Amino acid sequence: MENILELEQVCKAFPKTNFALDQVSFSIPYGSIMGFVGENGAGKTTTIGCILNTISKDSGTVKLFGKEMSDADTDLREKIGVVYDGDNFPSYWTAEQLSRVMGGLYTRWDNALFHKYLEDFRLLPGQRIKNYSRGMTMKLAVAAALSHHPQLLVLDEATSGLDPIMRDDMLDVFLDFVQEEDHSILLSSHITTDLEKIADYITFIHDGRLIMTASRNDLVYNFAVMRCKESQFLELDPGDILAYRKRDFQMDVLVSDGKEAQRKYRGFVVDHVSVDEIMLLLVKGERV
Ligand SMILES: Nc1ncnc2c1ncn2[C@@H]1O[C@H](COP(=O)(O)OP(=O)(O)OP(=O)(O)O)[C@@H](O)[C@H]1O
Repeated sequence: MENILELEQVCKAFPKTNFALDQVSFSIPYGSIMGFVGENGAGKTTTIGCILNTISKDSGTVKLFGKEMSDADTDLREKIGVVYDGDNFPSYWTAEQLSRVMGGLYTRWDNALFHKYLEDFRLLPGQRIKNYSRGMTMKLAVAAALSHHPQLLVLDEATSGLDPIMRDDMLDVFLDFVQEEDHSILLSSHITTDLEKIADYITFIHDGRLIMTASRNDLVYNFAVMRCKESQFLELDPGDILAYRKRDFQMDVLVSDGKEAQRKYRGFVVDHVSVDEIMLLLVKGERV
């Protein structure tokens, strides 16, 4: 078994808001971090809901650890640590109370590990959650998610409320987590620089449709943007164009192999491209 998570052609429509997840398929190998990016409203949280079975999908399959999860599947649920962007726990609880509740819910709840994270994240066990800052709430949620010894961490915008220093510390915690070869992370984030640092793969979703999944190495070392005039653009082989965007006097063209493009199209400017720019080109540009 190679993948900890497999989605195949998952569909979910919300007729009231005229939104639909349309045949979303991707998988996460064991021991890896998958970044999940897309504009606001692209369908990331809905996809995560379908994975966790908190949203009932219309069709398609989701396999976790090689099997589909049913509502009563507490065994599988124990293996998944989840952090949402937003209120994760009742605000009148303290971290100490949270630990007692979690201890009743999870057979492998590790109170000592939880307190170690509280210390690392500089959170006071006796302070009420309602007096936490947004960043502190996120840290508490990550501590709780990690302390029942999950194998898969699902993080929906879990680093967005954190300052750059704490975010960096948190990324180290995530990298540490995937040192175990049977652990993986699905991390949705708008902070693409974080994903460039730690993700092994990045999946791009736009308007309910999956655009592509690519490895970080490909994105960082091979993907590139060619800048050319419109007349030059017309000479390009359509098979080389992933997406393009017209700007005042220039065309920006996303290609999957910058070195090959440089060899093939002499005299064209070929630049490195960030994940942010890739997303902009995929979302706002045209695809052939
Ligand atoms: N329960 C629901 N009923 C109707 N429409 C919904 C429901 N939940 C989500 N939607 C719609 O589905 C679309 C996708 O929302 P979703 O939260 O999955 O996006 P997202 O990619 O996570 O966005 P963000 O980056 O802003 O968190 C939105 O248009 C939203 O209005």
